[in-house]
Amino acid sequence: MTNGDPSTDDDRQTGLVTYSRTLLAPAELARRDRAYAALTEAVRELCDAQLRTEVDLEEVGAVAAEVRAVTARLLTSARERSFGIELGHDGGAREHGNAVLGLRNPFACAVGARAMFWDDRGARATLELGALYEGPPGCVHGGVLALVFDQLFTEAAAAVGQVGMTAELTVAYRRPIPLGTVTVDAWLEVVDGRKRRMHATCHDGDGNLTAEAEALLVLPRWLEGSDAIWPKRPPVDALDGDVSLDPSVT
Ligand SMILES: CCCCCCCC(=O)SCCNC(=O)CCNC(=O)[C@H](O)C(C)(C)COP(=O)(O)OP(=O)(O)OC[C@H]1O[C@@H](n2cnc3c(N)ncnc32)[C@H](O)[C@@H]1OP(=O)(O)O
Repeated sequence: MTNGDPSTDDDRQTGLVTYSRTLLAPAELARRDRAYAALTEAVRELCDAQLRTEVDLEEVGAVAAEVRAVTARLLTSARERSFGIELGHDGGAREHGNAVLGLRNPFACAVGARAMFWDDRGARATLELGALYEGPPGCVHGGVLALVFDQLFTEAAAAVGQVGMTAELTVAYRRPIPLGTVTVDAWLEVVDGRKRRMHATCHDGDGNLTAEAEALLVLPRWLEGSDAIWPKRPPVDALDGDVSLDPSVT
C-alpha cells in the first residue's frame, strides 16, 4: 500500500494510525517545506481576503474563474488522499495535513514561528484567530477553541511522552474571546495506567482567562508497546530563541 507520494516509503499501519517515512534528504525536505509553507500562507491570505472583500460582482466572478484555474494547476499532480503522519529523519512527526498545526493546511491556525512549542511540562500555542474563525460577532467561535484545546492536549501529552487519543473533552467558556491573539496552555495532571487527565487554559490578548478545558486521553490498547511515539519539535520556520512554558500568562 502506498500513499501516492513518491517521496515517502510504503505506509506502516499501527492500529488505526497510518504513517510513512520520508525518503528525501534533510536539505531537500527543508526546501520543500519552505515552498509549501509559503503556498499555504498565500492561500490563507486569499481566504481572508475573499471573506472580507467588497469588490464589485463582475470582479468577484473574474476572481472565482482565476482561482479555479489555479486549483486545476495544483491538481495536475496531487496525493490520492490526506497527508496522514509522515516521520522525518529525527523520527519527529510531520503532520502537515493537521487541522490545527498542519504546515500545508490553510485552515490551520497554529502554523509558523512561535505558534506552537513544547517543554517538559506540556505545550503552548500563541495564535492569531482572525475573521476566518468568527463565532459570536467579533469573537472566536467556541467550536474552534475546542478544536485548539483538543490539539493542545495531544501536543502536551506527546511532549511528556504520554500520548493518547481524546476520549473526553470538556470546555468551560468563561468570557467571550475577541478575535485576535489567544494563548492556550495545556499540561498533564494525572497518569492512571493508559488514562491521562489533562488541563488547559485560554487567555486573550489582554491576558484575561477566557476558557478552561479538561480532557481524558487514553493510550489505545493497539498502540501499547509500539514505537510510534514521536518527539515534538519546532516547525520549519523554527523558534528564533528559547521560550519556556509558563502556565500562568502574564
Ligand atoms: C496516538 C496519537 C494519535 C493522534 C491523536 C490526535 C488527537 C485527537 O484528535 S483524537 C480524535 C478523537 N478521538 C478519537 O477518535 C478516539 C475514539 N475512541 C477510541 O479510539 C477508543 O475508544 C479509545 C482509544 C479512546 C479507548 O479505546 P481502548 O484502547 O479500547 O480503551 P479501553 O480498553 O476501552 O479503555 C481503557 C480505559 O479508558 C477508559 N475509557 C475509554 N474511553 C472512555 C471514555 N470515552 N470516557 C471515559 N473513560 C473511557 C475505560 O473505562 C478504561 O478505564 P479502566 O482502565 O479504568 O477500566
